Amino acid sequence: MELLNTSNITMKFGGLTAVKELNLEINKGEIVALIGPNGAGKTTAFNMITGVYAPTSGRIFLGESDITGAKPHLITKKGLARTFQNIRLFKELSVLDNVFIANHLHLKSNIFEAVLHLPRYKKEKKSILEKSLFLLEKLDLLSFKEDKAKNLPYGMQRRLEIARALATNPQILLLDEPAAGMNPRETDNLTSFIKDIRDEFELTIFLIEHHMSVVMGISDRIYVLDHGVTIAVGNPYEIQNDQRVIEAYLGVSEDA
Ligand SMILES: Nc1ncnc2c1ncn2[C@@H]1O[C@H](COP(=O)(O)OP(=O)(O)OP(=O)(O)O)[C@@H](O)[C@H]1O
Repeated sequence: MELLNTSNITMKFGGLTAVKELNLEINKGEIVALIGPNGAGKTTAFNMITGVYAPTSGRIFLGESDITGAKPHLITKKGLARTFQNIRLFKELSVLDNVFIANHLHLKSNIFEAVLHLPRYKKEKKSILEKSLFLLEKLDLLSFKEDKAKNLPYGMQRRLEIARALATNPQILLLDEPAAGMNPRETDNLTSFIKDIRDEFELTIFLIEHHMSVVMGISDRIYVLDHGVTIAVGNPYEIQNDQRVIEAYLGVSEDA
């Protein structure tokens, strides 16, 4: 079943076409990667899908919903969550509070009920606390729950970002360079970790990644962008053997 679909999405910044007529089809349960050399348009594609930018043209569908140009928080509410290339945690807050706060989207109580500690808020607070602890346990972060986020090792901070994203109950999770800044051992663990959370939380995963070992190790399918244009789509074997992809990465012109 198709979960995310983009139809000819294009993003222009003045005279520069950062992404040109991108057509993605991502099915429920798949792990799909978006790769390409620096400046190829990968982050711009994520920013269109997550509502940071409204595409210059084209449509974006999440399931049956047309989410083109919708505000980021509404897109999150519809079941799409993301992490960022540069970690965005509340660094001075505890690991637990970071996940707890990420649940606010689903709170039914209003601010007055929260301030006055009225029964509905108390009940919701308890269930959110339980859910936050459950997520920390699943992501092997429970023993760090009282630590400040900034004191976690880098790889754990990335996990915490994912825990925060999972707190919004996504159907699809977009990961922007999850291996960035990780040491080789953390990178090795990441491949199995991403597969595990896909299975455990019945997720669909769409990721941007430069580490080819991660990309080739987990992707069902790969889209390759170069200068905003989709130059290849296929499974890891097909992509590794695609002449246009090899040339894009080596910087060799087609008629060379
Ligand atoms: N807000 C913006 N305004 C103007 N140009 C932009 C903007 N955002 C991105 N660009 C340009 O669009 C092109 C694609 O950038 P983008 O960041 O999407 O590439 P990328 O594939 O994510 O690169 P990297 O791998 O280096 O993160 C680049 O030429 C970039 O300079």
